[in-house]
Amino acid sequence: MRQKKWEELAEVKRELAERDWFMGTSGNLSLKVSDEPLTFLVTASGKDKRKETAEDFLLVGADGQPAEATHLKPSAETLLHVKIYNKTNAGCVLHVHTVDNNVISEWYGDEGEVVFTNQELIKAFGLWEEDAAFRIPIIPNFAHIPTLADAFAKHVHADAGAVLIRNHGITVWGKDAFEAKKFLEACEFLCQYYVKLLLLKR
Ligand SMILES: CSCCC(=O)C(=O)COP(=O)(O)O
Ligand SMILES: [Zn+2]
Repeated sequence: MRQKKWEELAEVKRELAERDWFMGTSGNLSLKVSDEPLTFLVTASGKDKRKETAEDFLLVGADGQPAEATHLKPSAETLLHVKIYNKTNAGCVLHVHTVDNNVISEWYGDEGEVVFTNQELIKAFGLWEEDAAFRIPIIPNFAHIPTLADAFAKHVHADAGAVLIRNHGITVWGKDAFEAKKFLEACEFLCQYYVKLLLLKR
């Protein structure tokens, strides 16, 4: 079971690395392994996530601490993953820093959210109506991780979602790895599109 989950998460990591979404050791990923007790695989902190090694992930529990003896440190942002798994039935959490998601988080940061409308790809989030709007909340980039996690948790209500952390990155979650990756790709597409549109409009 754990090996299967490891390979599944490794495959997602590989695909996001191919997109060059792990600049400067940024980013963290996790995949739920069990519900009772809650355990999940999470990326080890500080690694170059483009590399594939036997120490890429470690198993942690509901408190985000290692579930077994290891010299590896869980991602510094594991507490955000913990909030999602404890509040929802999500099965996978993906966090990446890209230039475009950072620009959008700064441009709309004072508004506290970015709203995407009139874009076919918002159907990826199950929004099929012609006048549908897809909103991504934007939270401040608190350096104190428990404070960041509390601000983040205020926007975690459903089994799938996305939150932008201002001038930091995006965290997206879904019921499984396929859905989380689909949402992340759709969010990145929308951020890239808005950045280009804003530049053209100037
Ligand atoms: C060098 S990026 C700063 C930390 C961060 O935001 C991140 O996503 C990676 O941290 P981790 O501990 O998960 O490697
Ligand atoms: Zn980060």
